[in-house]
Amino acid sequence: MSASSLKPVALVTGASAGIGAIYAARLAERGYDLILVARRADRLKALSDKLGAAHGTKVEVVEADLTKDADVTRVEKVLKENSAITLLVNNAGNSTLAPVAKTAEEDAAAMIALNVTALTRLTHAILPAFLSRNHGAIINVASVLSFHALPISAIYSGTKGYVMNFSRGLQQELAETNVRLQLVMPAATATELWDLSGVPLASLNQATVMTSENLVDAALAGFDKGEDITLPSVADASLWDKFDQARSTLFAATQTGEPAPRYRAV
Ligand SMILES: NC(=O)C1=CN([C@@H]2O[C@H](COP(=O)(O)OP(=O)(O)OC[C@H]3O[C@@H](n4cnc5c(N)ncnc54)[C@H](OP(=O)(O)O)[C@@H]3O)[C@@H](O)[C@H]2O)C=CC1
Ligand SMILES: N[C@@H](C=O)C(=O)O
Repeated sequence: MSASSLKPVALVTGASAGIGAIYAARLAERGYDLILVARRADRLKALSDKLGAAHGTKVEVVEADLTKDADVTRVEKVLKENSAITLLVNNAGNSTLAPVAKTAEEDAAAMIALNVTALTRLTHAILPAFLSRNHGAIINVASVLSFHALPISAIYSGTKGYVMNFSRGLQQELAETNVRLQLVMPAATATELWDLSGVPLASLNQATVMTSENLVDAALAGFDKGEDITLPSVADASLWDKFDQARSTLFAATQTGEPAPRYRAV
């Protein structure tokens, strides 16, 4: 796809299934051409054919395993060389839900490689172009487990906590620009991720599980409102403000240079 494409282009990682596939469909409806990234190229091709027929969307399929350095490098190159890209959706993620001692080293490494390293590298690859044009947007898909950890989610929560803090810091760096970063924090969503994680989707309280369609539509509604942070399942938006205020107050309280009285020798 050339830089002369008339439509803006969005690159969506993890577009072969679940949330990423719905992002691809919704962005096609909104008039984007697409670059779709995942390992299962057959699924990306089928989605590409469908979106092409429905919306005239031009789709470039990039088969890549984003836990692999060489594959991330290829996607970085696409981001650096295609000046029509105006939106990066860092959605690809994986999850092994198990106690740390029972998590295989390769599963832990894969979570860190995909959820942390690939997301950081792809963001880093697109930023110079967005900043030089003073235009563009990044959507980082984190999780409510960014700010919460369960006995089986220490590594996954660690990776998603990284996505939250990385995104929050970068949002401050971008504050005076027209480059946007939206941090999306879904709660349980009905996708393949659960069965792959070792916790079957069917074992969850189904009343707590959102559809991928509702999740992406709510996230895009938050995007349209200009939100920095979107918690699609949280009705009381002031809860995040209170949480963030408590975090900020706690941080300010650390800036004393002195041991707290309770730690001083008597
Ligand atoms: N489902 C949920 O309850 C929640 C999900 N999230 C987050 O949402 C995001 C999307 O997850 P979801 O749609 O649920 O998961 P799915 O498992 O349904 O989809 C994951 C997508 O990521 C791709 N992917 C997985 N591993 C790799 C890899 N090594 N390289 C490239 N692509 C890869 C998959 O494609 P392929 O296998 O073809 O490579 C697939 O397209 C993730 O970041 C997840 O952490 C956050 C909170 C809740
Ligand atoms: N997908 C879930 C955990 O694996 C979550 O992020 O809530």
